[in-house]
Amino acid sequence: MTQTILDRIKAYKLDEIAAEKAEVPLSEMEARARDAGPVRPFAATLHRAAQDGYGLIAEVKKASPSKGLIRADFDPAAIAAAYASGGAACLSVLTDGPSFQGAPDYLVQARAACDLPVLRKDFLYDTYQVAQARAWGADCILIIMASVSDAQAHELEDAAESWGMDVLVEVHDRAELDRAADLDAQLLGINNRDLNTFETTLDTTRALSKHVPAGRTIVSESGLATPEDLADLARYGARTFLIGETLMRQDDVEQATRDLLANPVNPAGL
Ligand SMILES: O=C(O)c1ccccc1NCC(=O)[C@H](O)[C@H](O)COP(=O)(O)O
Repeated sequence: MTQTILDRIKAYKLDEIAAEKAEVPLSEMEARARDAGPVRPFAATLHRAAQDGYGLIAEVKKASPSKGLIRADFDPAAIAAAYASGGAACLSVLTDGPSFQGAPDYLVQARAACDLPVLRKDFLYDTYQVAQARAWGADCILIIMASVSDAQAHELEDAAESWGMDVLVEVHDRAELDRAADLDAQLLGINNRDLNTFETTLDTTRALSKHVPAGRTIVSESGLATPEDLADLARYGARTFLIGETLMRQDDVEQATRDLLANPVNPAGL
């Protein structure tokens, strides 16, 4: 059977987790997580921002499997500070090395540079990675339904809840959305990118948004570029967005963030 990109990522992640556990045992990682200081309210901050405007999760993203290197002069602290000044509600920081040139230390640096809540953006399979995320300071984790079984998703969510962290659960099709509905997570990410083919279309949010159970917050993720994109998807009930590449390619990240969030359509989408 052909190996997909997600299969390849899972294979190296499982090796990585085994090596990390050998270096820092779970009990030690949990002790570090307990010492990490207070959790910042990720979901509540996004909800507040989306009341009158848009809730932006701005992503600190150096490179990606689909685009290669995105930003050569990559300074996570400076980017985080620019996002915060530009009006982002929360940050997402890639911690995966092999595919995204990310690193745990980028999360630590970005969070220290501002007071925004931070998502650990990575491929999680094991509750050890949730303790790691908290130990590094993360306030929220990502669960990608395309990458995990239902049992794993519940274990990861339970672990996040035990650390007081929020969860962003990510889906790309109807079957994943139906599985995600069994989780507690209020934040329902609709990824416009197919993580195996990289095909990216905002039609994914347009199509899936109507099936999102009441009471969940839709986070439209990937491929968002203009204020018109945000206004369009707001009419489908998405007022919260996760944006990486568009902002990471700007010379003036702060101004670009501000421009993207200016003039939100009103909550009724009119
Ligand atoms: O970005 C990729 O190429 C990618 C490939 C395979 C798995 C995941 C991938 N990206 C993760 C993301 O979900 C995005 O970084 C995030 O939604 C922001 O997307 P964008 O605004 O298009 O950078």
